[in-house]
Amino acid sequence: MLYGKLDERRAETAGLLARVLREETTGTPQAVSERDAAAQMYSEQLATLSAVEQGLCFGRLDLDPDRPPPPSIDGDPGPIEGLDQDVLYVGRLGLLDDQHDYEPLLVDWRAPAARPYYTATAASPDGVRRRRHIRSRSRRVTAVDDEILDLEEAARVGATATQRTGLTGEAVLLAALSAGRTGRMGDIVATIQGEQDRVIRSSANGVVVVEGGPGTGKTAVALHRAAYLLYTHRRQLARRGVLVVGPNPTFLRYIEQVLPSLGETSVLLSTVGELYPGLAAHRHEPAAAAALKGHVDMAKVLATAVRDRQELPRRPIRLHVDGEPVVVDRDVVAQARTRARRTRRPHNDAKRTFVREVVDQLARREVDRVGRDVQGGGNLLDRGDLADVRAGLRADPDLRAVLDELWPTLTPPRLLADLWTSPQRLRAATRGWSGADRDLLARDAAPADLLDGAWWSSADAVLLDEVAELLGEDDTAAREAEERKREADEAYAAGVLEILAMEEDWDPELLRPTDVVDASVLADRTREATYASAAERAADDRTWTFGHVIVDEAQELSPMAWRVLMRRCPSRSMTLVGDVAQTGARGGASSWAEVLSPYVAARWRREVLTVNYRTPAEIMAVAADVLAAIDPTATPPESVRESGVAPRAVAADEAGLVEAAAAAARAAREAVVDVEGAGRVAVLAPGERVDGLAAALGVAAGPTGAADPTVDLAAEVVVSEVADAKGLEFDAVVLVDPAGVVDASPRGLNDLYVALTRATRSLVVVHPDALPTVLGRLDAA
Ligand SMILES: Nc1ncnc2c1ncn2[C@@H]1O[C@H](COP(=O)(O)OP(=O)(O)OP(=O)(O)O)[C@@H](O)[C@H]1O
Repeated sequence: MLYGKLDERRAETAGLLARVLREETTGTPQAVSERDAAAQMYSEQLATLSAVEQGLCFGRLDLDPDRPPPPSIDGDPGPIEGLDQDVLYVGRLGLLDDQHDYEPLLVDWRAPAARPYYTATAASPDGVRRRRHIRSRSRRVTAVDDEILDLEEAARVGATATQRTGLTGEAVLLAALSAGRTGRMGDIVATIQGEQDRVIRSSANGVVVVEGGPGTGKTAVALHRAAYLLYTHRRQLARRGVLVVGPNPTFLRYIEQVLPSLGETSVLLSTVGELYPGLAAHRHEPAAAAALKGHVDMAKVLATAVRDRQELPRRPIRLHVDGEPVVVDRDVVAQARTRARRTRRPHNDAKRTFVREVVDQLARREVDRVGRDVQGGGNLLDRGDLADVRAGLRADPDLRAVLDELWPTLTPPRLLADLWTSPQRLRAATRGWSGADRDLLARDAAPADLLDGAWWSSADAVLLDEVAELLGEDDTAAREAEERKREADEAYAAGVLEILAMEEDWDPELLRPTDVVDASVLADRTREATYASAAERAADDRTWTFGHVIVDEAQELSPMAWRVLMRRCPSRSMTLVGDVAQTGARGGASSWAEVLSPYVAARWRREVLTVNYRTPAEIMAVAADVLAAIDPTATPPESVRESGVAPRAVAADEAGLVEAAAAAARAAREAVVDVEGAGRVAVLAPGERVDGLAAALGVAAGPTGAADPTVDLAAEVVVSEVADAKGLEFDAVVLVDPAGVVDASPRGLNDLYVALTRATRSLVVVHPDALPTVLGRLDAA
């Protein structure tokens, strides 16, 4: 019945979309944009209706008719569907019965009425007597699991009340967790657990930090929270959009299907390095350089670098304007510069003040000199003359060139490229720094195309955003481009009209196209329709501010990156998800208070997730020893299950290492990849071993090259360094050279912890040297 309803809704929406697209508009820009907006709305609705096909309905609640009303919720109440019904079906979207007074047939999982589906327990049943989990494949129900939460009801049907483990829908959950991985993250709507639900539905206001060890569902929770917030605060959030920030492009690809599968499209997924429009920075740089660029001191360095571009002439510059001598000297420029700086406006904006002040002073000098009344002691020239002199100076190309030299209009890439490639500028901006640090920033010549992504690293892209703030927007180029496009459109339209006018056998009694439209009107009508959603528009606009920002693996961000994100979210409605024990970046966080205090002082709240859904207990025991070495006070998350496969260590000498690792990977593939192609293996190793291992296994080493800087997630076996596997998971992990991983960075133990916790089933550690002592448990096994 529900699928029938869904098909009806799809057909209706497709019909509406087709009608809108066929409709003639009156051709005015307003009518065109109204039509585009309607088309966009129906396309999005259609996408949502298609996205919910799999597992449309996954739950049923049988409620106590005498239950108390649900507690009020934060923000918009949202649709209150189903609050007074005693049997509710819960699913991926809400469906109403238009034949019967719009009774809810299916309740959206995010609606208040659906909440007990996730939170009710035997101890606190929330009015729920029975919770049914419905599993389906395509449009067929494959299994039904009931949880009886009401003791009397349990006795009546001869069942024992469930909740032995505190897990909701244990059978469905365990089935989901032990399924083979596909290389892409899936949604968890059917099995969200109580502690996760609390975070997902927590208030949109302010900053919430979600902490939890590996595999506790932080990523899953963050994405479902985005979907929940969009549902509950649709009006505000769809307009401003939601930004989800991840640590690298591979991770974004890993999670990119989750929100669309929940029917949500107004979300922009990005790394911080990709937020600078028009630039796809992908240069790999040493970790030390990236850490230095992320340090908060860079804000001062960049501010100095911008000030250093506001120069004083070394010696007076002599010009002739309208035949009169003009001298631009240090005093004039210094005074104008002080005035311009005092405006506290960004560099490119303040230039206007600078130019005005220089011109003004030169004009006064000129008037003083030319008009001085030697006998009377006054001045023979009046205000009108002063204005004329000013206008003459302002229009003079030589003076303009001099002022452009002294206070150049700059773009962010220009300023930063000049800074990196000029030892002199770099020295001036980093006074007091060591030569070694400065060398980490210095670069050879910049490319002709300053937006060439191969030249910039993602730490650079973050700095470009900071520089853009210091320089201010210079939209001259954008405006000129728009103007050029408009002219080209008009020229094309004029050509079209000309061809039509040449038509020989046009009936003289009939109107010709040229009688009713001219080139400008035609250009308007044929303007490309822009179906830009909030997310698409936000991606092209550096100054766009989002309604909510979600940061995953937030511990990896540098202080400079935090500055970018805080600028994008002045409302500070944010969800930050992370685990400081997994921090790999040298400039990353070791404490949330330290990260957040400059922006929100102590006004942030903390939520903790405690259950590990990914890593089986056997592997987590090994990882817990590593966690204790990182932070003896930390508590490892508790694994929800055992896999029955003990993790193993395999010793190999250096010569046989690659072969031993390859053999382990082949065996793992044999064990985990099923007939349908589900099941994934990762070989994780220090960076310098990756290519050799990939060659031995005959697979591409990830990341797969500059143009596509991502690990190939579709591959059954992936070879990658640990940093690129952050946030991902695999059925089996072969970890090669653990001591090498530990030694590779000051946060090597954290990387080891990340590597150990990627597996959902099995772990093999292949080691050339003695096993690091933190992995002693493996030796004993
Ligand atoms: N309630 C749940 N139901 C089903 N699967 C879940 C649930 N919670 C988490 N998972 C699964 O557990 C795995 C780990 O989740 P996730 O990647 O969100 O953890 P994480 O805390 O972000 O881990 P890490 O810090 O290691 O990146 C994923 O496969 C996720 O789908």
